[in-house]
Amino acid sequence: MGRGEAPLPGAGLAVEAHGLVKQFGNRRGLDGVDLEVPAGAFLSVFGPNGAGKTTLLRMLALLSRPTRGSLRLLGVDALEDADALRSRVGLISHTSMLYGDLTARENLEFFSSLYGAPDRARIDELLRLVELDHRRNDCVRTFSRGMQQRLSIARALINDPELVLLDEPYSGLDPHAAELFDGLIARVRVGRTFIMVSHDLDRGFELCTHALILARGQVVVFAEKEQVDASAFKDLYRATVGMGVA
Ligand SMILES: Nc1ncnc2c1ncn2[C@@H]1O[C@H](COP(=O)(O)OP(=O)(O)OP(=O)(O)O)[C@@H](O)[C@H]1O
Repeated sequence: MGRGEAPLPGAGLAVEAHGLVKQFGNRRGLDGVDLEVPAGAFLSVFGPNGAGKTTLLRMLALLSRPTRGSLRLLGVDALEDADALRSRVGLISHTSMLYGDLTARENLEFFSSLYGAPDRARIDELLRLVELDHRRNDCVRTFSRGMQQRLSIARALINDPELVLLDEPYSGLDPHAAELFDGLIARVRVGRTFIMVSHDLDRGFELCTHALILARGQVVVFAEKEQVDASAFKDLYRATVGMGVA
């Protein structure tokens, strides 16, 4: 279920961040991040533990505000107009954000109701898309990790977001579940901008159109994949992670 082949809304930049700083007491989560992500891109975000990846993703998901800096998402000022943007952004966190005691269908109905009356046709379509139609009436706590991740995708797509954020979506998936998830992402990324935090360098690099390495809250490198040499990029990543900068 892509968004079709029409030009992306507000084609141009999906993310325009300048000088983003996030201060936590005397610690800096982000320390002056500049980033321009074109609409329709797939950005993979890499970096060692504590680099600021989740801090950045939470900011893009409108869950946290920068201490300093400016942020425009989908052409809208995210600091002035966060409410106008919320329905246009979806987050898939590494915690599933699903209710274990509700069925797959009830979970999607609940999240759909946050945006108005539950859209039953869309829920059915999403359950088929993530290949959980046959488990629609089972409680989510009986699902495997891979099934929960697929349902998380359906949850995040319920409001047809233009910008989709994924925080280590592959963690805990076995190779088969990860492959199913690859196929699902390939189907749903069309016509949307994806930003994925990943510790899986090979998979993250394979999927992306743009790649970012963060360390100590700063951009080490941000580049279009076509413009970088893959092995030089991977060496830089390993050197960054190996620095023990967290
Ligand atoms: N709520 C918070 N309060 C205090 N410090 C925080 C908070 N959230 C993040 N930090 C700090 O900000 C820095 C960046 O953390 P963040 O979680 O963004 O890193 P990360 O790159 O996502 O790491 P990981 O790969 O371990 O998930 C770390 O030094 C962390 O301790």
